[in-house]
Parts: sequence; C-alpha cells; structure tokens
Amino acid sequence: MDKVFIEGLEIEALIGIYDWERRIRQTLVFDLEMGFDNRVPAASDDIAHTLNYKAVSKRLIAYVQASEFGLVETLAERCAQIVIDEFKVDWLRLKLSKPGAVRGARAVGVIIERSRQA
Ligand SMILES: Nc1nc2c(c(=O)[nH]1)N=C([C@H](O)[C@@H](O)CO)CN2
Repeated sequence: MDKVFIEGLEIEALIGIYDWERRIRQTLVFDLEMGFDNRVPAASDDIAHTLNYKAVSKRLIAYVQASEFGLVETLAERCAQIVIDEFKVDWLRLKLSKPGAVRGARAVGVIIERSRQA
C-alpha cells in the first residue's frame, strides 16, 4: 500500500489532566502515515489528485491549536477521524507525542491505527 506521511508536525495546545497543565500550552508532535494510491497523481502530475500533506497539516494545526482535551488518547482519536472523514483516507497510523511530559523520557504518547468504517 502506498502512503503519504507527515513527520514531526509540532503544534501547541492546551492538553493534560493536571491543574498546572490547564494553565499553559504544550508542544505536541504528530507523525502520520496515511494510505493512498499515489499512482494516480504520479500519472497526472496534478496536485489536485494527491492526498495533499500541506492541506492535512493545516487542518490539524487549526484543530489542535483550538482543542482543550485532557488525554492524548482523545485528541489522537479526533484527529484521526478528521483525516479519515475530510480527506477520504481509508487507513492511517497516527503517533501523538508529548515531549518532556515524563521526567527521564524523551517523549510519551499514543500510536493509533484506524480504518474507515464500512
Ligand atoms: N495514557 C495516558 N497517560 C497519561 C496522560 C494521557 O493523556 N494519556 N496524561 C498525563 C498527564 O497529563 C501528563 O502528560 C502530565 O505529565 C499522565 N498520563
């Protein structure tokens, strides 16, 4: 399966379960792999035929910056659903990292894989 990917997309958000986290914004890092048949845009050389990684990135930036969830699980799930619904993606893997959230760890977070429901 072909893929389009976005790696290391940094977005600031209000996220976390502790009181101190509700008073600050933290940097989150998104890595996405999205299933897509890249033979179609390769044949036409037309951006309109692509899964446009810039358009996906801009949509996620707008959504995440405005979000206020407690758990990274919730935010990851909503972002996955946006990409599947709005960009006609059938399958994706999304890694959401929260750097520096746990002392001693470079990052913590979740990795989810989701498919379009039949
Ligand atoms: N599985 C999760 N564990 C934890 C989360 C989370 O969102 N998912 N969040 C926290 C705190 O907000 C933490 O990031 C602050 O250091 C703890 N565990």
